Amino acid sequence: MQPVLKVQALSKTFKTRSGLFRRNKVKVLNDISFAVAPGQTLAVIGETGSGKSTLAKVLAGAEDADSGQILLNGDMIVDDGTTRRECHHIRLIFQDPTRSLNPGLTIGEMLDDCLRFNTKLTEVQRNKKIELTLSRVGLLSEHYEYYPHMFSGGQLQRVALARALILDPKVVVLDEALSSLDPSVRAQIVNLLLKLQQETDLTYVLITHHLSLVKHMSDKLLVLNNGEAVEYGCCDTIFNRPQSKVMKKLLAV
Ligand SMILES: Nc1ncnc2c1ncn2[C@@H]1O[C@H](COP(=O)(O)OP(=O)(O)OP(=O)(O)O)[C@@H](O)[C@H]1O
Repeated sequence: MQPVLKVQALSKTFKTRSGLFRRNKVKVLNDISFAVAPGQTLAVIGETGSGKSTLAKVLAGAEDADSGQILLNGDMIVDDGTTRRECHHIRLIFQDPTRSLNPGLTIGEMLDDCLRFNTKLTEVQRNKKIELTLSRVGLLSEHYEYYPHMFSGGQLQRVALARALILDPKVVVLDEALSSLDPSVRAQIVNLLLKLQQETDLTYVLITHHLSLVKHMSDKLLVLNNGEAVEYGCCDTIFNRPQSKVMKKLLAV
């Protein structure tokens, strides 16, 4: 099966200042490659600072890579580190949904903005799409009129999911998106994510410190250490026979 998302030799360096004139270069991602099929989940794990969030941002187009390619369904969307065109097929959800939600807009207005800027749908079509998307993530049509502060943490993650899904992406990157939720709410959101994946063949890139979540949700696993891929392959195989020091250490905790 052709992968929906293929990443080839992706590298990213940050320049940091130390002192008045000195600049250091920190290589945060080094030659990262992987592929994920439609309907699959790839988990990305690694110790803090290993480059997981940077990878998430590069995938979603929020950061440019220095070099490497990203292909979506065989189409090049990042070539030699440069994003070729705007792509709404890879959407990112953060740990704290309030970071990406405008407190001054109702959920309906926010979703409508997304559709107005990115599609040619008429008002009637947009309203229909918003209603459908709210119901797909387990929210009610009344929630159209709600502001972000009127939602609980779990509901806010549903709102973030609605915003990610409204443009029918192929890939959703979940950057610690489930971490701050309490266990019962997290279980509900996980079930929702798995249901949506079954229904629409969505592909997830799951970035998390929760190894139980990784085991429960993922088909493939990429283990990062200081920006290098130290292990990559079938999730069960890596859990059963870890090869890298990092994975062995993560499993020992
Ligand atoms: N904008 C930036 N400028 C300079 N350095 C950065 C920038 N963003 C991230 N870094 C550095 O890149 C490295 C990787 O950061 P990143 O947030 O991707 O790691 P992470 O694996 O997601 O960590 P965590 O699990 O703590 O979220 C860290 O050393 C971080 O300090």
